[in-house]
Amino acid sequence: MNEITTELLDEVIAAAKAAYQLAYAPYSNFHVGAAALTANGNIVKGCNVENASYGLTVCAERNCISQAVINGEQQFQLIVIYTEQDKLTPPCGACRQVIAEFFEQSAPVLAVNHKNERKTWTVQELLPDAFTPKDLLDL
Ligand SMILES: O=c1ccn([C@H]2C[C@H](O)[C@@H](CO)O2)c(=O)[nH]1
Ligand SMILES: [Zn+2]
Repeated sequence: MNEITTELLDEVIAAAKAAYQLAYAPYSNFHVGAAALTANGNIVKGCNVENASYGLTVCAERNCISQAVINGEQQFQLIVIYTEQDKLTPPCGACRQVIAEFFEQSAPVLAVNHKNERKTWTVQELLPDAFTPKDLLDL
């Protein structure tokens, strides 16, 4: 995998910001955008989509990953989570599990906010000893 240039990272962050604008979050009013860079170098987006039946809400990160899979992409280089909160937003537990399904343990997960503050974790840091395809398949 090639090194991710600053310019490319800025493009992924811009995509997460664009996705943020599309968030459907009338109940929490907590809007989230996500964008992932696929192994093929494409950028895919997702936003959170809430529901009147609150538990059916799907986070930006999971919608982003599903969007990639629908486009035929199942491998990723990184994912960005964008919010306009003073605190940086980490992925929830459900999203950590879904990220662990498709990303290498060393892949970066980057939180960014409107002040351009940033925090990066690896997938391994977010979900150590994850239950992943290796535990079910002959990999
Ligand atoms: O990393 C996160 C954290 C929360 N949410 C969404 C779920 C819900 O719509 C709202 C508040 O939890 O934010 C995300 O999309 N991603
Ligand atoms: Zn989540």
